[in-house]
Amino acid sequence: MEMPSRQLIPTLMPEWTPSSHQSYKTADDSASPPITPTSQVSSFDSSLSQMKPTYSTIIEENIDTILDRIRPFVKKITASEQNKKTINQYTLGASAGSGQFGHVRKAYSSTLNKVVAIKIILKKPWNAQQYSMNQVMRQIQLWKSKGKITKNMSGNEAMRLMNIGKCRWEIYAVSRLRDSVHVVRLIECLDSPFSESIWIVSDWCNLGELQWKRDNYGDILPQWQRLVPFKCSVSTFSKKILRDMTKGLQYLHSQGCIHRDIKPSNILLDGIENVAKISDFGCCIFTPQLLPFKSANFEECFQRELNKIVGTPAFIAPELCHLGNSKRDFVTDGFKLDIWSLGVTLYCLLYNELPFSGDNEFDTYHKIMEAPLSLKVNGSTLNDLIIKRLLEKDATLRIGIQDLTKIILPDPMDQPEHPKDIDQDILSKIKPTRSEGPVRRFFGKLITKKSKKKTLENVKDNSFGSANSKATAPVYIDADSQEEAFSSTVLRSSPNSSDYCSSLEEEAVQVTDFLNTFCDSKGSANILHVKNDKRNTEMKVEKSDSSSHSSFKVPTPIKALIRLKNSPVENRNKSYDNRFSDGLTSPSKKSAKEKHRVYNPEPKKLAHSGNIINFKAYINSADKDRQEMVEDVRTYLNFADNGQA
Ligand SMILES: Nc1ncnc2c1ncn2[C@@H]1O[C@H](COP(=O)(O)OP(=O)(O)OP(=O)(O)O)[C@@H](O)[C@H]1O
Repeated sequence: MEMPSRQLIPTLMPEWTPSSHQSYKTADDSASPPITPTSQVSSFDSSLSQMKPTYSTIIEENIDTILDRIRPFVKKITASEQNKKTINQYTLGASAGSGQFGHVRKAYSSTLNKVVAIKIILKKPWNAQQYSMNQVMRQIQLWKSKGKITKNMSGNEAMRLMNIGKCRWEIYAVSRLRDSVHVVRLIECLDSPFSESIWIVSDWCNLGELQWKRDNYGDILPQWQRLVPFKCSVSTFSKKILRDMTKGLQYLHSQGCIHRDIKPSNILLDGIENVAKISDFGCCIFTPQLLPFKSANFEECFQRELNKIVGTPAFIAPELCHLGNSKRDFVTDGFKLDIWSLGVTLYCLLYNELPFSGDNEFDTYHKIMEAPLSLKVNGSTLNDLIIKRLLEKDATLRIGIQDLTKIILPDPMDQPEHPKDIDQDILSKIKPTRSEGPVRRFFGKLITKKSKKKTLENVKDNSFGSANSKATAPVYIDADSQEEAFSSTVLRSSPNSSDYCSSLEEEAVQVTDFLNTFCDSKGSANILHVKNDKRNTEMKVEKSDSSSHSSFKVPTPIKALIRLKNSPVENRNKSYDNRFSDGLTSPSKKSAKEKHRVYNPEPKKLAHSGNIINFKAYINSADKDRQEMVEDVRTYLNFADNGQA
């Protein structure tokens, strides 16, 4: 009797399953009807004819380059037990946890003689929500239009191929990132035409993912103590994570890689090597300059990709939160996205809560863009570095990885013998980089004046705003807090920073329609694809660029100046913050006037600058207890009139 031939399942290496892009019908596939471009996606026809290339289509066009790169890492499954206790040279152990795409098991490698982690990813996603119907149909359309498939293909089969493509990209990424102790190192991958899963083997991180939630703010988690055995505190542990992640991101930067999903659950702790490592590169992209792909439109596609919302909402940078309310792209430096997410992660460690968390995803985005953190500035070096420089809403002023690396002088061994000898040139380079116009210079002087005063009043205060930064050497965050003395220039916020200009009058964001895989040439439709990250109850999102318009308010210098102090605007912000934390009505639903009325119960000392016509009369009418601010306003007017501060 003739044995029925075994079904071949597409693999990472297409040559293992000849014509793997053809239709492979399996028993469960037959349950889902084939999707044919003509019958089910007629509404897409017109846009398909105008499809523009995207970052992902360029990756697909360069699949041969990707396959060449990953081939040495992909091994055939040669031996596996039915009960899945072993696979090739690996003896499988306990489960380490599950993510959206698969689950991870501890395993022992008899060839390496060590414990490893194996991520097992089902080729056909177990979670059908992972890919939207639109995405799947468009992908089938694309393959058809490029002649990669000739017959109809079921949705299940398409999803499987898409999933395998996603795995290839992740493996490609990690295969390029194997030279840093701060990135979870790929060992190899296992696959075969008979395997329903792809097995990705990497270094084992024995302390698991970074934990931050604790019952009480001051609690020290056992995991933290194992990573920082001596003098472990919230602050020392956070410094350790800051230092390791800075090194990790610096490495990614050197390789042109933007992670796009930095968050605690993607940071794994290795208590043997004693380091925190970055993991999960499923969302990452590389800059075109560092990819060996050829495409005339690559730079443009990269820019468009950078402006898609990808990642986990609570960790997404403000420049990505405009949600289709603007025609322009807000993200120009993708590496700053990771800096922001690192800032959010460190904030979680320090404060035992997320800095921006809304009733729903859009509320969260609104808060990320609008809610100020200025009240969290407290003069502590580490805290203020995170609040003022990593969580700077204006990406152009947010600290870059190079500057962060310069100020995070890692271990005593790396420190120069005489910190004061550090080149002043370096110090000047770590200032916010925007060019200094006269107004900016004025504010610089003003802040300087204020901070000097403050420093005299309170010598213990390591304030970021200290003026005489010229002579201040950078500081080692490892030093005792009393000895800390960051270069104040590094920590100084600029007048353009969010603390100064966050506008409460912005309208609630609008979301247009979505399309992920393609953009038609008329504009961009988008797909919002929400995934549930089970472990952290953080929602992961992928979304493409957006097209409608935004009403960005430009703050006048006088507004900014008034906001410097405990001004009405700031009072309003405070009560606005409280309102947020009470978890009551979303402010995005209210007009600016309503917000003002509802959230500002305190009597106003100074009118909002927007209503002021005659500043001189305004100054003369101000209360005595506001003299200092009035002095500032006077100085400003003097500057405006005479060009002098
Ligand atoms: N190399 C590793 N060493 C130790 N534990 C690991 C390793 N990789 C993953 N884990 C554990 O397995 C769990 C699941 O990992 P996985 O990468 O699938 O989750 P994830 O990061 O949430 O993925 P995704 O974001 O794609 O859903 C993690 O929470 C982590 O604790």
